[in-house]
Amino acid sequence: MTVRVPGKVNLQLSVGPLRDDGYHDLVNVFHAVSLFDEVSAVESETLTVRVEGDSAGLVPLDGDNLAIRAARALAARAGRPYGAELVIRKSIPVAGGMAGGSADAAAALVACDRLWGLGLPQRDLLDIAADLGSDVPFALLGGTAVGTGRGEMLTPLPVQGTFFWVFALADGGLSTPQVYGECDRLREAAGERACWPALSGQLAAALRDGDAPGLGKALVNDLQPAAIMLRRSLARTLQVGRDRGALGVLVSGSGPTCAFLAESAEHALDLSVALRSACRAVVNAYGPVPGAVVV
Ligand SMILES: C[C@@](CO)(OP(=O)(O)O)[C@H](O)COP(=O)(O)OP(=O)(O)OC[C@H]1O[C@@H](n2ccc(N)nc2=O)[C@H](O)[C@@H]1O
Ligand SMILES: Nc1ncnc2c1ncn2[C@@H]1O[C@H](COP(=O)(O)OP(=O)(O)O)[C@@H](O)[C@H]1O
Repeated sequence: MTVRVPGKVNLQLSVGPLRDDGYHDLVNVFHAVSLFDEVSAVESETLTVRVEGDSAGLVPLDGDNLAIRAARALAARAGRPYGAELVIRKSIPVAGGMAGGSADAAAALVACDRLWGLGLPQRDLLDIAADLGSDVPFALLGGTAVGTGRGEMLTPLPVQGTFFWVFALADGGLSTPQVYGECDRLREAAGERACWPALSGQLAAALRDGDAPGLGKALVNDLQPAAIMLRRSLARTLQVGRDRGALGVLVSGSGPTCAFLAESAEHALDLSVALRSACRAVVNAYGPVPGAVVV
């Protein structure tokens, strides 16, 4: 059983106040892009994971692996000590702000649900997903959707057409809790109070109309100043894309991956050439694409 699952970029990441449970209330517009991990599950007595790909060494192989945690949570829901041998073929950057670990968790849920013949309804999988992490439900759904609460309560957004993206991958990752912490620290230092976030009308209209220039202008990420503070070189990477005429530039989620919206597939190629010297690697992708699917 093999499942393909996309990474994401956040088109609007508006961060509200810090809650008592340590999470922030968000308006988080997720957009699934054509940069995929694959998770295979074959029958086994025990539950194990192996990771393939250039960044395999950065992924934990013990109980911290999100795919293992997902399979365990599913077996617990089914009330049976099921096993599986999981293999993750990794292309989504690790700790890159593109939710690769969450994607693997979602893929493992779908793969093991099939392998074990459980046939759980999607709402049950979404429930288990939300317990695993705020970004996991979206990886099941894919497309473009707005997440509220800590990002786990999803409403799909209508989108016309396809958007062309370039991603500049950085050396090393950034820790998501550390970036949220830095965001709080910067706000406090500036005497700013976090506002209650709302979905941007300009962003929703641009998505609905397939208006790439409009989307470029509406992109927003409240975590961007914090990510730049923790990784100063991102400011330069973003500037290279602006200078080369990207319709919009932003840090993807908690970073350090930077995302650039292109006018067309040709413009994306031009941007990717310009960005090559400003980061570790460049990847072109398009969105939206579906969430975790059996291949
Ligand atoms: C920032 C975002 C944007 O989509 O993702 P990445 O860019 O890292 O992939 C998400 O909010 C990350 O979601 P996810 O990676 O699933 O985080 P979780 O495991 O739920 O939480 C990890 C930690 O991030 C912080 N956190 C997460 C979500 C949220 N709404 N508020 C938070 O403050 C908390 O410190 C929490 O303990
Ligand atoms: N299957 C997995 N793939 C990637 N990272 C994983 C996985 N399981 C657990 N992790 C851990 O989750 C952390 C965050 O990874 P990831 O989801 O790729 O990044 P981000 O939260 O920035 O989108 C990693 O540093 C890694 O230790």
